[in-house]
Amino acid sequence: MRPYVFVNCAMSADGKISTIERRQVKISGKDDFDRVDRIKAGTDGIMVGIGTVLADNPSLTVKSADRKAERSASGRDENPVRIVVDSMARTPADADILVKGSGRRIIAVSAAAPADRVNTLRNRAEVIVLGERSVDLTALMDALGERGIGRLMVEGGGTLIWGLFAAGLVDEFRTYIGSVVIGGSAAPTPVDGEGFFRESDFPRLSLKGIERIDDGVLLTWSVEK
Ligand SMILES: NC(=O)C1=CN([C@@H]2O[C@H](COP(=O)(O)OP(=O)(O)OC[C@H]3O[C@@H](n4cnc5c(N)ncnc54)[C@H](O)[C@@H]3O)[C@@H](O)[C@H]2O)C=CC1
Ligand SMILES: Nc1nc(O)c(N)c(N[C@@H]2O[C@H](COP(=O)(O)O)[C@@H](O)[C@H]2O)n1
Repeated sequence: MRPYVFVNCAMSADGKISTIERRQVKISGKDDFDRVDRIKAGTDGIMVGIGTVLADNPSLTVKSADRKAERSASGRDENPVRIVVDSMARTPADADILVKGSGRRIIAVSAAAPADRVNTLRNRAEVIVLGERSVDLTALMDALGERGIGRLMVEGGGTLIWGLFAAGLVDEFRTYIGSVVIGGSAAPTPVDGEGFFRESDFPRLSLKGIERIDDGVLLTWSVEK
């Protein structure tokens, strides 16, 4: 069975998730980062695209010692399975996601990924090959389900989130809107990629929650299927 997929990302008041040079920006405040850590601790897997790894070098670890201890006490790894969608196996061998914290890592690559880079990554992560030139996200969800991942959190970036929406794989979309303006017509947004051309293709959402956090607001939408 495929995992329940929820996207969580933070955007500025003008709808950007980073700067035009793809520089990471602190959009969330203390309470929202704590919320993100709490939901991360409650998931089986956490996923990002290679663009995010190269731009932000995230570790995607659970930050709170109490939450890590709770996970361990219930027989799970301290961190959810960390997953990178990386068509050409560009994840650096010393990326924080591979070297920081304990727990499983999965790198999903395509058949076009160079064999030497794939072999290097196999020393640090399980590598799954799916798709010809880009990763087949539907097959990836099936593979994650087979590996026991029931709840999957996707942090971004906009290209990966687009791919997931385009494939009809998103169940829930959570956007934190922070009190900052970033600007730039080419700055990344929560959903980038090619975009939908026909209104009939737009994913339709149903608003499930509105919550004020720090000086911003969290919107929770479910995706109508
Ligand atoms: N504010 C926030 O909450 C977050 C912001 N970001 C920002 O997002 C930016 C990175 O986003 P992007 O450059 O868009 O990269 P991304 O992180 O979305 O990764 C895109 C890559 O995913 C891979 N991929 C493989 N198969 C794919 C498929 N079928 N569909 C889609 N992608 C596929 C491709 O190699 C593609 O280049 C950074 O500036 C980062 O700071 C990232 C995460 C959260
Ligand atoms: N929720 C949220 N708010 C922000 O303001 C952000 N900049 C991000 N960025 C995401 O968090 C990742 C960092 O993870 P680690 O702290 O290294 O574990 C980063 O890569 C973005 O995905 N998120």
